[in-house]
Amino acid sequence: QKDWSGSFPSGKKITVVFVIGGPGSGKGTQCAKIVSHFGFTHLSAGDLLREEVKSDTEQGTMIKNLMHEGKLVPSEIIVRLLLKAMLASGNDKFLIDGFPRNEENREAYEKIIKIEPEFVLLIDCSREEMERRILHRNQGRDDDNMETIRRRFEVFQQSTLPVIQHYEKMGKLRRVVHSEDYDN
Ligand SMILES: Nc1ncnc2c1ncn2[C@@H]1O[C@H](COP(=O)(O)OP(=O)(O)O)[C@@H](O)[C@H]1O
Ligand SMILES: O=c1ccn([C@@H]2O[C@H](COP(=O)(O)OP(=O)(O)O)[C@@H](O)[C@H]2O)c(=O)[nH]1
Ligand SMILES: [Mg+2]
Repeated sequence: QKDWSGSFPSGKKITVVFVIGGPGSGKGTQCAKIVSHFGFTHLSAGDLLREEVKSDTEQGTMIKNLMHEGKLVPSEIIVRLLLKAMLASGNDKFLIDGFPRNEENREAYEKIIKIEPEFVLLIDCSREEMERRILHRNQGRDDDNMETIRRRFEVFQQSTLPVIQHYEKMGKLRRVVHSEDYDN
């Protein structure tokens, strides 16, 4: 495995913060605010994948289908896209939004990018509120329909909560609560 940390400016400390939260919890919205104040580069994993879908390739079609079903794309694909975007930015501070979404994502990141996150920001929001926000956001997203939303919530519960618990155990989790009635 190539050690990509050598591809970043040498001697420079690279800061990574993961921003995790359920679908529609406000990850993108909060990241935009943080970036404008603190000079981070905001990388939305979902946006990188949507860009990839636009390139009319076989991989783009595969990603499109998985996203339409609310499923996760293979870890190497998203990790590679993140690495490319990090290197292209020339920055040394990154807010990575919507990643890692499962333990396999986290392990692939640790193996390939190897930059331990400074901390992990969890945006905690009730399911009811997340659902309301998604249904009102009008971004023309093909996965913002009830059926796919239900699937995305399941993936969050089953696959992303274990990642959150991992970082909580490591003392790296910082939780921001958006709603009082989060029932989990
Ligand atoms: N604190 C908030 N209060 C009300 N609406 C919000 C808040 N944060 C985000 N939204 C709205 O909710 C929708 C989902 O937010 P977004 O940032 O796209 O979430 P995510 O990236 O987690 O899916 C957007 O339409 C956004 O404008
Ligand atoms: O690391 C990632 C990030 C996103 N996705 C896919 O992209 C979709 C949209 O993710 P995004 O973060 O944009 O949206 P959210 O569901 O948080 O509103 C997800 O449902 C997944 O299908 C993925 O597979 N791996
Ligand atoms: Mg988003």
